[in-house]
Amino acid sequence: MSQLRIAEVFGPTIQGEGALIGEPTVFVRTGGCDYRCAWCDSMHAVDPAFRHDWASMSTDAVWQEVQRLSDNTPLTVSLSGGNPAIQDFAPLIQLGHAAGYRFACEAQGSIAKPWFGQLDCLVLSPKPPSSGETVDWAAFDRCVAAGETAAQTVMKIVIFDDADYNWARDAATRYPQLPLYLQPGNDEVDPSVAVDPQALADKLLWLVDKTMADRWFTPRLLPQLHVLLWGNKRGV
Ligand SMILES: C[S@@+](CC[C@H](N)C(=O)[O-])C[C@H]1O[C@@H](n2cnc3c(N)ncnc32)[C@H](O)[C@@H]1O
Ligand SMILES: Nc1nc2[nH]cc(C(=O)O)c2c(=O)[nH]1
Ligand code: SF4
Ligand SMILES: [Mg+2]
Repeated sequence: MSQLRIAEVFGPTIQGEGALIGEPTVFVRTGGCDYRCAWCDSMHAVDPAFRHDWASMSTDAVWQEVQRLSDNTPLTVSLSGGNPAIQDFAPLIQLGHAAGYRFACEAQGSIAKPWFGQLDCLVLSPKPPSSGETVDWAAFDRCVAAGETAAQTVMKIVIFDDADYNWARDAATRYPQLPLYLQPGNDEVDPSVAVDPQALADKLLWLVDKTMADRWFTPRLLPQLHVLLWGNKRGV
């Protein structure tokens, strides 16, 4: 079986974002990303400076760790990163499904993988202008197509400012078939600095006010629940 490059496996905790918010989840965070978002909250899984902290693990070793953390009790496993789409998770998904586990994946939509079609939930998160990245929509289309046989595919967009909001409106028009989730950006991502809960709430209020004023009733607006509970602490 193929080796996987893993930054961390942690949980069980609750999914803090998007469609599966609140759901008990074990996270498998891969190392390595083809993007460098200006505000990435997981640089320890992106920047090769942290590669010495990443482990080369067999699919079996990752599966053993998921089972250990969950006490062999089936739950949802979220594949995140970095970009998990760089790697081959088909064998892990197959092992987990056979034991009753469910699989979600968070990816930016730059690389499509056939195993997207085996997922219980594919979360595609195209990056708005504030990230400094430019979306390749042809690649994003390939991701949506690869996820066609997934139980569900949703789009989640992080919003920092007006330009991001306007960009999200265009992205939503492109993919009317995908349920849409908006989450305000967290501009304090240093794990050694405490987050300001009022600042996070103000960001969400700004987004709610704007969306309601525009009578844009398509997206669901959610905070990053885990950031409200634990700040930028890792492994939760
Ligand atoms: C760390 S990324 C890993 C998965 C994948 N690379 C992606 O970006 O979708 C997981 C989620 O966190 C979001 N995210 C990253 N930094 C954030 C920040 N500072 N504030 C809010 N959301 C953030 C991303 O947009 C993505 O939806
Ligand atoms: N609790 C919790 N929820 C999350 N939702 C998305 C996360 C991620 O970094 O991919 C994440 C995370 O790291 N922790
Ligand atoms: S795509 Fe995701 S993991 Fe990669 S830099 Fe952007 S937010 Fe971070
Ligand atoms: Mg995160």
